[in-house]
Formats: sequence, structure tokens, C-alpha cells
Amino acid sequence: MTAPPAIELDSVTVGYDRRTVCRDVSLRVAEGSFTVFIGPNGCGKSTLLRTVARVLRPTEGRVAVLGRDVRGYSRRQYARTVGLLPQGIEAPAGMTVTDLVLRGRHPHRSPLSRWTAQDEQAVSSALDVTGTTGFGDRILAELSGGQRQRAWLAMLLAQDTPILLLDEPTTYLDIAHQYEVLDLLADLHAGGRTVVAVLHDLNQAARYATDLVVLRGGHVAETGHPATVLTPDLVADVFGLRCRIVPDPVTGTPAVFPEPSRPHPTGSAPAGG
Ligand SMILES: Nc1ncnc2c1ncn2[C@@H]1O[C@H](COP(=O)(O)OP(=O)(O)OP(=O)(O)O)[C@@H](O)[C@H]1O
Repeated sequence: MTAPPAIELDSVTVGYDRRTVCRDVSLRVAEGSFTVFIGPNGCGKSTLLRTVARVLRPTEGRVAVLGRDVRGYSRRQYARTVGLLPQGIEAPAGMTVTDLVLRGRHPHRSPLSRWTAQDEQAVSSALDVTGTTGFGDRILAELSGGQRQRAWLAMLLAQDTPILLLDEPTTYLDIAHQYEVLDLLADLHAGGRTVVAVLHDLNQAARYATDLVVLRGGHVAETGHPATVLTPDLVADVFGLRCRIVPDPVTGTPAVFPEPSRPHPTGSAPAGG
């Protein structure tokens, strides 16, 4: 018998109040995949991710995780199965990084239980791999955007779920830290987790994704392996950008280079060498 998909959306319609954002979306995310959602601003990427995370409830259709309707999970079971790194979240005033990361362990503890060695190990490992150990005692609100983003990621890692949802996890990060986070997600994926991330950088998406989900206007425009999905026609169609696609010189995955929309300001490309 084949395993059920990690995530399955079946004719899902979802939005905010009376405003529908995604209509009749059906989608399967394979277990153990590194799936990346791409698409223009406002196309519904975060809305779909939040729907999978049960933050938003579809008005029609069904969402299943590991073969089970998400409505059948208790809150605690769900928090042990699916972790979400949302966009632009605020921490409670005065909270330290370690306090935040400890919160990731809540779904694994009963209300009156003490911290176990496993909790402590999960927290210290999460701080370690995200490079946040050095500022564990600092107040979150007093950190830089990138430091804060890594602290939230540490909380997600401490939650230790088989499915991770990440909404623009590289926001605020400098280029080295962006690739550090993406490599960390690749390691989690290699270790068997299902990773679903929203990314804006198409070249990063193509480097790391096993599967791309291209969204446009609340619909799935295309899904598949980056090498087949990412074409100049798709980028023109979905993003309205004329581009060339060449093999990334480092990884061989598709790399997108926009065609100039007007002549280069100096009249030619900068001289090389
Ligand atoms: N809390 C909200 N209340 C009402 N409308 C919302 C809310 N959040 C998002 N929307 C609307 O839903 C639509 C889809 O937004 P969503 O955040 O899912 O897009 P996105 O693809 O993630 O965009 P971006 O790339 O800009 O982050 C947008 O038109 C947005 O204005």
C-alpha cells in the first residue's frame, strides 16, 4: 500500500471573512518532500500555508495530514505533527530567546510535568543549530530582525514535528544566513521530514525544492520538479517577467536571470575581469 501524502488539499476554498482568496484548490504534498510555494505577492501562498496549519478554516473542501482529516486531530496532536513558522510574528513583551524556544516543547509536555532531559536536549540543540545559543538570555524585541528570525526558527525546531511549514524563512537574513537556514532545512528534509516553505527567490527555490507549487491568483498554476516547472514562459506568465533560464553554475539547477526592461544605466553591462 502506498503511503498517504503528508498534506492533501481537496477542493479547498478559503479566505478572510467574506473574501475568498483561494478557490477550489487541490494539492498533494508528498511525504518527505521539500516543497516550495512560489508566486507573486498576494497570490495566496501564506493563506494556503495557514490553512494547512489550521490557523484558517476552509469554507469548502477538506485538508488531510498524513492521511487524516485535520479536524480529527486534537490541538496537541496537531502541534506535535505540524509546525508553522509564520511571517511577521510578534513575541510577548519581555520574552527571552530561551523562553521562546522552550515554548516549542509545550506540545510534548503534560501541564504538570517537569522539563525532561529530552526537552532540554531539544532546546539546546535548536539553539545550537540556529546559532542562537549566544543570545539565549536576550529579550527577543531587542534583537535584530535576522537574530529574531533565527530564534523563531529555533522554536520551530524544538517543536520537533515531522512536517514543517515555513513562511518566508529567509526574511531579514543576510545572504550567508539565508543559505545557512536553507541548508538546515535541507538537512531536516534529508533526515526524513516534510518541509514546505514559501520562498520569493526563484533560484533558491530551484536549488532546494524537490517539488515546486506555483500559485497565481489563488489557484495552483503548476506543480512539479523545478527543472521541468521553471521555464521562461512560466515566469513570464505568472510573474510578468521576461527572463533567461540557465543552469546554476554551482548546482546545475535552473537559475533565473531577468531580461533588462530598459537599457543598462551605463549603456552596457559592467566590464568583467
Ligand atoms: N488577515 C487578512 N485579512 C484579510 N485579507 C487578507 C489577510 N491576509 C491576507 N489577506 C489577503 O489575501 C490575499 C492573499 O494574501 P497572502 O498573504 O496569502 O498572499 P501571499 O501570496 O503570501 O503574498 P506575499 O508574497 O505578498 O506574502 C491578499 O490579497 C491579501 O490582501
